[in-house]
Amino acid sequence: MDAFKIIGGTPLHGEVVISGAKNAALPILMATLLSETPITITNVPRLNDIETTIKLLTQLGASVSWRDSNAVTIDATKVDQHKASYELVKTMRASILVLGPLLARFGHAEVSLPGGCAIGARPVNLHIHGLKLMGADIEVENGYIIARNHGRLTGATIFMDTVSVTGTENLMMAAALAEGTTIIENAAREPEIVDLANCLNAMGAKVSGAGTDTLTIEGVSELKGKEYRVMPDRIETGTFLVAAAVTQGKVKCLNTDPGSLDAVISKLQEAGAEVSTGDDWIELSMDERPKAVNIRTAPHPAFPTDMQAQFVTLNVVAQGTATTTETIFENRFMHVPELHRMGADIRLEGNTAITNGVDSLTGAQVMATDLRASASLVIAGLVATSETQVDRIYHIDRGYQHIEDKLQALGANITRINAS
Ligand SMILES: CC(=O)N[C@H]1[C@@H](OP(=O)(O)OP(=O)(O)OC[C@H]2O[C@@H](n3ccc(=O)[nH]c3=O)[C@H](O)[C@@H]2O)O[C@H](CO)[C@@H](O)[C@@H]1O
Ligand SMILES: C=C(OP(=O)(O)O)C(=O)O
Repeated sequence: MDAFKIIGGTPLHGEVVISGAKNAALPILMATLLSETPITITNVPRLNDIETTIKLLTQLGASVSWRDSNAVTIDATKVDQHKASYELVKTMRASILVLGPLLARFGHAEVSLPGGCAIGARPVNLHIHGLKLMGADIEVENGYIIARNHGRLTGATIFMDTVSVTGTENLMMAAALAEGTTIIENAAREPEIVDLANCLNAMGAKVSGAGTDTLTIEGVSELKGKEYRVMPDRIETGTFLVAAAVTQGKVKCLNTDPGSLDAVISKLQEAGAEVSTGDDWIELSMDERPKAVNIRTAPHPAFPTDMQAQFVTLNVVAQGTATTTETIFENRFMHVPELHRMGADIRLEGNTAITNGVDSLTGAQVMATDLRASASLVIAGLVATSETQVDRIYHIDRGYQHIEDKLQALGANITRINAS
């Protein structure tokens, strides 16, 4: 199993090119299942989750060809299988995003229930409820969601009890091909929702309201695509900005979208960073020890849960005391015991981590438990006084394209080793 060896203490300096967003590319690749024509998706990040998605689309019968390393053409005209198996779904929860498109286009879908995972129970009841309101028959049998519909789904008004990103995406994709109008209330407002809506509209869908909490989707009978470019990854961007702040360096993120990171940038400024932005870049410079900042995660536009772990690391080495409260997932503090092993002073009280900043962390062997927890441990390693080994980095490979290459180019001493 691969691991990272990191020797901390070097401030990060330089420029880093941000990849396309994992959480936008995944639903957009699934949306190609709705298209009657081949469609090329560009700015696709090369991550394990993308490879899993490509495997899934291929198993369903789509043909896939890479035009260059970040552009892929998907031809879903010959899709003849409608089952997403446990073997693939267990490695990537976003596989649930085939449910809406398969059901809408073929009237049949079988998708393994994703099950619990490291950060929380993550049920999919809202996806199922919405599709049932659109007329689908759905049963759960032997661990699979089995969904059927005769003819087209029908438009419905759907109120989401909880704001769900992939729930909103699944229902938006299903509604795009339904008969009549669907209204999704209490919809997620994340930038990735807007990107998916833009992609669907480029394919001929009629989605309006993306980015607000009410989506209106007028169903059409057919979708056809040509080419669509995935938005930049705001969480990868945020991760590099925190790494720059924590190591007291200066880093410019290129090919990104400052507008998708308001809550994160504002917390970095509160921590003492100087941040400047242009149309597609963000530069952060930090020349003093960060100040501790209170964080409370919530659906967009509030502070994103996918940046919580990285900010716990910032708070752990900052001046002062802070609280970090996680309101989205019930078990997203798996990085805390690992950070303790590096000398962090953190107390967990329910869904809040209370940190007292320490002068320095010491390197240790630590274990990555989920994607963003892994990122927080890498950042901790970059600022620790001696050598850190982060084990089980297959989690980080799910969501960051060549993170060690990008960090090395910024001056970090990080190497991938085989530590099996
Ligand atoms: C591939 C992708 O885009 N993943 C993101 C997506 O995950 P994902 O879409 O899985 O997360 P959701 O927005 O659905 O989850 C939000 C909350 O709603 C609950 N819930 C969700 C669905 C449901 O049917 N019932 C239910 O109760 C969840 O347990 C959680 O407590 O949004 C999360 C919240 O921003 C991010 O952390 C993930 O990176
Ligand atoms: C939790 C995440 O991803 P996923 O929903 O794919 O598990 C994430 O991107 O931080």
